[in-house]
Amino acid sequence: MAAASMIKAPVGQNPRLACHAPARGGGVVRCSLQGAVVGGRADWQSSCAVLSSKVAALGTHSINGHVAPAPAPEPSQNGAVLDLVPVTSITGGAITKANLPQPLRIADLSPAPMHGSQLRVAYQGVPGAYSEKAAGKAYPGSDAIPCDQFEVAFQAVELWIADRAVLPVENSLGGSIHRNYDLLLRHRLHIVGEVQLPVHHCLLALPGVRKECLTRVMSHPQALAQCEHTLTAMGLNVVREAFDDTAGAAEYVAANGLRDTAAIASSRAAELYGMEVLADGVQDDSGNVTRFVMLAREPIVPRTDRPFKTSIVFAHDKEGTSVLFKVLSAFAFRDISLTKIESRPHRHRPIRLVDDANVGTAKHFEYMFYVDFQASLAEPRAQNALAEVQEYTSFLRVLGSYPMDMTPMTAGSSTTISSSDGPSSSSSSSSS
Ligand SMILES: O=C(O)C(=O)C[C@]1(C(=O)O)C=C[C@@H](O)C=C1
Repeated sequence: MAAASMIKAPVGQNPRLACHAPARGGGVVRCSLQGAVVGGRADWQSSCAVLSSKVAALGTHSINGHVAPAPAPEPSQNGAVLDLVPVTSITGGAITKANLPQPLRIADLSPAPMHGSQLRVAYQGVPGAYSEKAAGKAYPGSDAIPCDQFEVAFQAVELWIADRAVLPVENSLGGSIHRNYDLLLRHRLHIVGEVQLPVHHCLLALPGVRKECLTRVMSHPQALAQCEHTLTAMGLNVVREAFDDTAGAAEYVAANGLRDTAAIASSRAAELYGMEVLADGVQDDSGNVTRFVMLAREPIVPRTDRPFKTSIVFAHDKEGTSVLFKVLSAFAFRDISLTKIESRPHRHRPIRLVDDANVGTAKHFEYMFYVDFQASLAEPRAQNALAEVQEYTSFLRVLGSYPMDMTPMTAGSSTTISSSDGPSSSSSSSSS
């Protein structure tokens, strides 16, 4: 991929947003919007200024001209925290609750967008992709920003073009989306939530095209894998061709007038790109679900008042399997359930050579292990487990501690999503 990647313009939005993000690291982002330069360093600096003034206004008060942190709330006699009115003098004007500094709340620590508009959420794909729907489920009412690659979605958040990214990490049929596991490690974003999206695929073709005319079907590799058996059972004699995303495949077929090619995508993609649904529900399992993670520049404050999950990644430099056993037992002994374990090649040291003079040289593969466990980092048992894991490992990073998606999976049901990171609201968890 070239040094600069494109963030796609949302369909139907004019003018087109095209951002050229440097491939890695810092640098100024040039996002041209009808010739104007937005999202540059000046914007970023003013965002920071707004953030610091907001924090100053909320959580500090002035003593002799110096800004000092607000005092910690004092426990009352029965242990409850009192909502104390600060005792600082305010010159000029009556003291009312409204003009007094308000205490910082947990929500303030997970900053809302600083640009004074809606939350901007980056996703990979074009409008009509499942990732766009997942972004809407995670952050109802947000502005979705389509990106042509996963890496660009990470960069969009790092460079303040977007406030969050929502990216798929695993599917109930196709398994893990390894690229995003690797990117989680290469970038410094934090997992602040998860959403699980029922994925209901359709076979789409141009209006009037019959199944018998098809010689090719295009889609995202995950989507092709999720429909493999059904396509065969339908008796279609078609070559499978991978595309960047499902909706992008539909857009491509439509834009090029391909009457011998179908796309596997959502019914929303059919509507957006003028395609017809030849077959509905072509996924191999009706309970097909993709799990997405929500990423932000800052972690959220872990809590204990609702079910939380914590994601970590670790490596060890000792021989044998006993380290992995010890790490897993650190959770088992504390009754902490693991919900996922994934291993990926160790990028910097993929193979370890072990010389045995008599037998030859053994070549061991080295791994990074990703583990999700069902506990909040605010819980002492999770903190103790991690302290123990640290003893056994040469590298340990917490990717995030975040609320679990507890919404029911039934298609068509209306559910309430509340997250300490995103807005609480009602949304439909119906299939896409
Ligand atoms: O191509 C899309 O529509 C996507 O949102 C990507 C993606 C994926 O990467 O797994 C998301 C959900 C489905 O599992 C199929 C494809």
